[in-house]
Amino acid sequence: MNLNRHKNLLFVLNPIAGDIDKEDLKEDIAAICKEHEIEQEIYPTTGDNDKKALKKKLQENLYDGVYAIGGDGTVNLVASLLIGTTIPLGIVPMGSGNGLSKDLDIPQDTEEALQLIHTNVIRNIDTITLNGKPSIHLSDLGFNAWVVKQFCEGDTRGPGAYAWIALQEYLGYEPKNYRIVTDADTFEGKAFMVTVANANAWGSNASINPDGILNDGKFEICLIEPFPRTASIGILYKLYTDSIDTSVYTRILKCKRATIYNFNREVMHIDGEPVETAEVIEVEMHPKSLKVILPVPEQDV
Ligand SMILES: Nc1ncnc2c1ncn2[C@@H]1O[C@H](COP(=O)(O)OP(=O)(O)OP(=O)(O)O)[C@@H](O)[C@H]1O
Repeated sequence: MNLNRHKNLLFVLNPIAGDIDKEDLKEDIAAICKEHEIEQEIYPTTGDNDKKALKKKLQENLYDGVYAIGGDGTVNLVASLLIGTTIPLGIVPMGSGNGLSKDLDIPQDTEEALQLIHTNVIRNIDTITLNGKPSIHLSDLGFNAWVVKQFCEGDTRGPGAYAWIALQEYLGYEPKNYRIVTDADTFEGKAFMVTVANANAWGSNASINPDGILNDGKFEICLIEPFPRTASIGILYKLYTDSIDTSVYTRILKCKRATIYNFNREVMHIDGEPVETAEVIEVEMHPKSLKVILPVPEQDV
């Protein structure tokens, strides 16, 4: 196993993610990089035109790694610029949920996550696109996308705010109509939610796709079909015990490409960021298209 050694890093730091103060972190990063003779630069996101500014930075500098410091939205921003390049993505999880970092077994403790700067391995993972927009983690149509939209439009961040919105929205949400055609299967009917899954679990640790593998060249479309209110506690229990695939209200379509007919133009999000919805969504797999910076596996330490 080859350990990776960085020489020049860019840190993309989202100051508002997770409602966590990140001022001290800048000094920690500078100290670790100095100790390990790594050049470093920090780009604080503004939430406005960050992608364009970062694209320019990547063209003008020879970084050998870019770390996203924030939640899944920040990770998606950075990843979308690195897909198909040789530059690996690192993650320092500091968002409300941090789903992809958990699925990749990246330490959730900031101090431990920062150790990856000097001790890490690099692996390739799959990414997918929904109508051309990259998704590295989980994207939804339906109930969860609706909750994400309310969360992003609200003033309060953090997991508590998300759970509170979910509870309120659940009471009034009606399943919507979809037709999904994949290279292996077809579904037509109502669904409470449709998750296009490259990975396994949302940042809340609710696992919608327990058997998903991040580098198998396939993705899953996970459906929760309409269910009676009395079944909701059972579904929640299965989501939090990695067993949602055993529920009679779920269906998982494993595939390499899919077309989703979103008849009601239901809202959607990609990796936790609301995006403009569409009536037809083409989903494509891009096998092993993103390099990620990971902890050294325990057996190799
Ligand atoms: N300086 C900023 N001010 C306001 N919004 C910002 C700023 N920088 C980035 N953003 C916004 O932050 C969002 C991404 O946040 P991110 O997903 O990383 O964190 P989070 O929402 O706290 O965590 P999670 O996705 O894990 O729930 C994007 O919508 C982006 O536009």
